[in-house]
Amino acid sequence: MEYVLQTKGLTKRFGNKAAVNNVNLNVKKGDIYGFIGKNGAGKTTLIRLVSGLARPNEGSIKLFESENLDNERRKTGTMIENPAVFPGLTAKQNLHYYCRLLGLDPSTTIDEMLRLVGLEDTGRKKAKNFSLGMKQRLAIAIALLDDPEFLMLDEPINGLDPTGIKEIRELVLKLNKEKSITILISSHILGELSKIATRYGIINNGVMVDEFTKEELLHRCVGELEVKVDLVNKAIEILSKLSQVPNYRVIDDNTIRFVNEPDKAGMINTELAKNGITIMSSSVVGQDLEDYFMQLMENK
Ligand SMILES: Nc1ncnc2c1ncn2[C@@H]1O[C@H](COP(=O)(O)OP(=O)(O)OP(=O)(O)O)[C@@H](O)[C@H]1O
Repeated sequence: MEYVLQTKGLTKRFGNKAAVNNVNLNVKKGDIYGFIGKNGAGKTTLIRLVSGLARPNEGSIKLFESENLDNERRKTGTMIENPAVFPGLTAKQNLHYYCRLLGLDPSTTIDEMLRLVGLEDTGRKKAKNFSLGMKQRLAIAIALLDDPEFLMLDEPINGLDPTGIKEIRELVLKLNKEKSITILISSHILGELSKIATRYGIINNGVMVDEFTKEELLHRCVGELEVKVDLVNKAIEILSKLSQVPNYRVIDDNTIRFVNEPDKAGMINTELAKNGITIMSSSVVGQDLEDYFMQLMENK
């Protein structure tokens, strides 16, 4: 089985506005799928459609390559924004409540779950006194209770400070690596997910703008090393004689750009200088992730 989630032409309208518009989304087994879009882009609506909390107007959903969603949703855990945590209960009591609701044996699950999300030491503290990050981790524990193979987290890092964000990122990685859980995680900040996501889907105004892998993103955002020299032709001649010819393009009479491979920059500069080329400047030009994200949004 290759795909955990596939949607085809998925559409959900509210009145005459399509919150999710003809969306094809593909999550592969083992992915950490970064589902990125600005506020109101349609992320929550899509997650609600997949988890069965809303019904689509058009299109299809497959979970674990099956359209028998009632069955397959049992293997899925969901945490939607505004987590379903009871403020007056402790972490343990919250998990107890949900265990009972799901017909699970609390004695075998709860302590392990609290340890997994790093809340084992919260004792008698009520959830209302938790930090937002702790509440989010408790909500993730609730979504994990039924031992899902696929977990959807809607904006789990929204509003968190850098420490809280790091904790969620580490938890997501742990769940993915140690428990082999495929994870879809939504966010409006591409950069926050770029450290962990293996695949991305970008949604804007309900429309899927693009879907790409981590490798493709790195390639697109890698930027270039721009070297300005006095003699471009001679520089190229020198470079072409190297044992590992770098990937370059000539921009004008003084400028060459190389695919930015940081470990090669020094070597290129040294080789050129050694062979009598005057280097006027050498810098990395190009996009960072947020620039790239903004560009994708603006092109739509
Ligand atoms: N029940 C509803 N009734 C009417 N409009 C809705 C409803 N739910 C969502 N919408 C609209 O659909 C669009 C997409 O909303 P959605 O919540 O899916 O976006 P989002 O990407 O999750 O953003 P956010 O991070 O702000 O939740 C928005 O314009 C929203 O106002």
